[in-house]
Amino acid sequence: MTTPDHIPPADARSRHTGEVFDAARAEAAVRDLLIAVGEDPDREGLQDTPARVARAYREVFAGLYTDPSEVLSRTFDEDHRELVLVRDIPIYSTCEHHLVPFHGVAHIGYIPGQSGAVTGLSKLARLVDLYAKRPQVQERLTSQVADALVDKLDPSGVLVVIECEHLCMSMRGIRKAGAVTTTSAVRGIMRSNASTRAEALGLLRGT
Ligand SMILES: Nc1nc2c(ncn2[C@@H]2O[C@H](COP(=O)(O)OP(=O)(O)OP(=O)(O)O)[C@@H](O)[C@H]2O)c(=O)[nH]1
Ligand SMILES: [Zn+2]
Repeated sequence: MTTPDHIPPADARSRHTGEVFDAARAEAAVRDLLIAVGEDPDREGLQDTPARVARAYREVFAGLYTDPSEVLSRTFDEDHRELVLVRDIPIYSTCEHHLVPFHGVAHIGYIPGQSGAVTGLSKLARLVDLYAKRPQVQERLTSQVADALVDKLDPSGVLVVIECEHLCMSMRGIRKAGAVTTTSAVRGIMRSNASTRAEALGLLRGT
């Protein structure tokens, strides 16, 4: 049986610890957490929950087990030296402070470099997914995507904008549902040339 591509293979190793995903440990931890919050993990509705949550975490944190080079390994040469922009890529990530989701959209644009190397459009979405599927803060997610593109494609410029609602600000704490956080990372000509950046931002906003 092959593993679906949103779940890492069982022998994949974490980029932080070098270890494989420890399902038994995750299950035990969820069972303990249920007890700690005052639940009975043996009542009927919760009996399968630790195993379910472990499987869900394996998927939600799959990006800890994937190397960005794999995502951007295939490039092709096109004689296109102008902006490529994919807008409104839906993303789900997990706030590393509270382990609750933040979600929204990512917009990723780049201008190919002298080599003319471009990547498949889906790879841009795969790249942001890879970094989103880790415990994250939005600023780091944004710059990791920009830096990976710089590293692997050697583009003239990169612009990444991410807009998300953080459930740690909506469902608890300050409880400001609907507040949207915008972060951006610009590299190369997108940083140094204001009119190039303005053109990309205009396209991003659909103006
Ligand atoms: N900069 C940044 N902050 C984030 C992100 N996700 C969550 N936070 C914030 O991380 C902070 C953690 O603050 P703490 O004071 O340590 O935690 P807390 O007591 O739970 O804070 P409150 O959320 O204000 O109740 C909060 O202000 C969150 O809003 C993120 O992606 N980027
Ligand atoms: Zn949070």
